[in-house]
Amino acid sequence: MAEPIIAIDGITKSFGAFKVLDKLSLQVMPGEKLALIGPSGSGKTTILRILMTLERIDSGHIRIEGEELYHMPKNGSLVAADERHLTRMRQKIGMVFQLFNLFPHMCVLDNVTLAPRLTKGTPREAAEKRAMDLLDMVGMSAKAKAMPAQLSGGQKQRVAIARALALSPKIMLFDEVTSALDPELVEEVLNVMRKLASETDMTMLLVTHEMGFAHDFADRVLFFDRGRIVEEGKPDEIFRNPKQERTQTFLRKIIAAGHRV
Ligand SMILES: Nc1ncnc2c1ncn2[C@@H]1O[C@H](COP(=O)(O)OP(=O)(O)OP(=O)(O)O)[C@@H](O)[C@H]1O
Repeated sequence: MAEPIIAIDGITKSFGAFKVLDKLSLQVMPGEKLALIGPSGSGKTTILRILMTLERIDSGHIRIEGEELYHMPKNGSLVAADERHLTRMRQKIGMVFQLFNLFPHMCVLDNVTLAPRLTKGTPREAAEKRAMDLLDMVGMSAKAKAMPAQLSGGQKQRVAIARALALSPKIMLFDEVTSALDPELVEEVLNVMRKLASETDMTMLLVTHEMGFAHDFADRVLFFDRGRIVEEGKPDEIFRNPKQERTQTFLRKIIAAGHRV
């Protein structure tokens, strides 16, 4: 049996007195596409940020490809990971944010080549060749020399996806990547994600309020509430026949608000 690419084991995370994640455990298999759904504030984004090392955990363990993320071996025991270890581990993971986070003073091409040039020392020519292939994949190669301010939200988000792919991560994290977009621009971004899901074997974790997309995209859906996974299963099980009352209530509200599930 294959090993999980992500193994989260009993992690806890608080912001001040507020416990966002409560002894959370989760295993993700290589290539799996996961959708994380649930009410606002239930801890979904925090998990992605923790995997990306943008937030630290208070307790528990996370292993990526069998290797501890926040700990490293030293003199026969495990100690807190240093910055070098975190940087190396972070390269296995790409993340796309709700608000794009492109570098505003750099053109599209430079946004995509920056990480490989800085973190891996990739020569400019090789980095640009790969960046153009990625921009082509997201339908943005014609805008390689444009500045972010000249792009629509959907175009910015497609560039952000290309940028997150530039270090060839094995794991991609998507945090509500369409929620800041005008409705008519949502589909162009979802199409890129569909393509990634069907044409690559990357492991993908998606936090979303787009239930219809979560249904089509995911192999497994996790329903979160108050820092815990309340229910998980195949999309049809969760969306058509949720077992937990909290999941049923949440989906009822979503449907009442006019969303497709
Ligand atoms: N850096 C922080 N400092 C203090 N509180 C935080 C911080 N980051 C998140 N929180 C709080 O932790 C809780 C969980 O946040 P998180 O963003 O993980 O929820 P979420 O399930 O992704 O919600 P949403 O769907 O609204 O994005 C929220 O109440 C949020 O206000």
